[in-house]
Amino acid sequence: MRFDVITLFPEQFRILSGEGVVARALGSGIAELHLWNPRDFALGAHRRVDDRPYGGGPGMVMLFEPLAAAIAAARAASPGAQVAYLSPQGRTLDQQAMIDFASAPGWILLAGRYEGIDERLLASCIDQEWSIGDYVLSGGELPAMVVMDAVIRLLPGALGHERSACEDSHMNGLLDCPHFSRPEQIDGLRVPEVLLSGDHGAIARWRRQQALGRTWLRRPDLLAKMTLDNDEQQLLQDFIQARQA
Ligand SMILES: Nc1nonc1C(=O)NCC1CCCCC1
Repeated sequence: MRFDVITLFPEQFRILSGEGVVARALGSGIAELHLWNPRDFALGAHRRVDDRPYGGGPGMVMLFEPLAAAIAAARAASPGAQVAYLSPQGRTLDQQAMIDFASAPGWILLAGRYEGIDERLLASCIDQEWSIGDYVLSGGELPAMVVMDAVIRLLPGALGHERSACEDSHMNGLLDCPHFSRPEQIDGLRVPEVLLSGDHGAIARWRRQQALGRTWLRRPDLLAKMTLDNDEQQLLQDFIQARQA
């Protein structure tokens, strides 16, 4: 999958070529990243990319023309790609959105800075507006990297042969189960016996029950969206009763 990112700070994306799933995917061609700096499309002697807001007020607004020109160049280089603007005003992303993103031919991600972008871009050049959460960051670069990370791990081959993203939490609508590793006991805290049993069926049931139970405890809103089969309903009931005992 091709990602084109429009950003005033392209050097921030160097972190993606470091190590890990995203770096391997970029290195192996599973994903590709192209960076476009609006300053390269800014006109005039001072190559301005921002200016004061009409109506007054603090800060600066990113100018229409350099961004529109950068978006047009990215669209020409990535036919069929959709343009997504990352901002707190967008629709909040969840795992299903990332799954939908992963099936697209490519994405052009616009990373805003300052007080934001000229609103007319949303009507003329931008296809979607997305938020990674209800808080305000200094720029759209980290949100763009968050989207890239969440999408790339869903691409075939990105996680390697040993596992697939479908085992990730939220992929099945639930929070993840607890994880343990060596030693079996530390500070008086033991690993749950079932995980030491070698009974893979019992381990899988325990993990499913823990995912159901933790989602019930911490994110009942997610559970409310799910339809549990009879076995899952029983697992959850047993979890709840064990807690109330
Ligand atoms: N939250 C977010 N989700 O996606 N982006 C977010 C953000 O906080 N972005 C920074 C703002 C800063 C001012 C310009 C526009 C982007």
